[in-house]
Amino acid sequence: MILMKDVYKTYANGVTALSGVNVKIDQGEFVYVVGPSGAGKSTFVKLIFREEKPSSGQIFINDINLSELKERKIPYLRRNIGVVYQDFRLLPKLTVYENIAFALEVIEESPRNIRNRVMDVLDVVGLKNKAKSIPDELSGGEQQRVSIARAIVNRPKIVIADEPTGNLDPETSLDILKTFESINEGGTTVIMATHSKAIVNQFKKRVIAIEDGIIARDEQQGEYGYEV
Ligand SMILES: Nc1ncnc2c1ncn2[C@@H]1O[C@H](COP(=O)(O)OP(=O)(O)OP(=O)(O)O)[C@@H](O)[C@H]1O
Repeated sequence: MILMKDVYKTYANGVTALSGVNVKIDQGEFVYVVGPSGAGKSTFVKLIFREEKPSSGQIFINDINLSELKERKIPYLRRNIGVVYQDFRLLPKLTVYENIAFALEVIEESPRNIRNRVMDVLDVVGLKNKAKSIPDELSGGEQQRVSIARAIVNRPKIVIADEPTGNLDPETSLDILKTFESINEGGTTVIMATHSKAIVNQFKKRVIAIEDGIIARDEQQGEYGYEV
């Protein structure tokens, strides 16, 4: 469960990105975070994986109070949260296999476990045949699927995606959405900040709309709700 209680975030330059956010997201939910540019969507998702800290208020991930989490404990939190970015962020000189294995090598999994788990997640994202390719040899959609595989290889409870289809064409975006859906069906919470009206209106989920730093709407099976 993710719980935000009266969360405010003001950046060092004085910009207030979130004001008085209260929200609860249960384990296994699929949530879109929508809203105009600059409304606070990225800030909202960054607070969950402690990329940013709230200026006031409290955030809990299950029983962990992020405001009280010591810096040295942050890596443990991050093992339970997979993150997918708009620009993929793959290591260009490593193969697909190595990009994904890297996340497990740093936590010193056994070589056998690493091999099994990397091949399992490549299967989930449909890229077993690309294990030896480097990112440059893949399409944008394939690169994003590698970054999703990397995000889930630790078997996190939560996957956060900040505009994951922003660099992809509409058809590829729908494929990526289906990949997130199948991950969600396995019980993983998925939180996706997106500008894609097509996705939000086609694959109906909970919609949290942020406008000017506040939650303007929070609807099950919601609509995108903005003109594009
Ligand atoms: N690191 C930062 N330092 C200062 N201000 C920031 C920082 N990050 C974001 N902001 C400001 O906070 C506000 C909210 O930004 P945020 O990135 O959360 O919005 P967003 O809804 O994700 O926007 P977009 O859809 O354009 O990505 C904006 O006014 C932005 O300029």
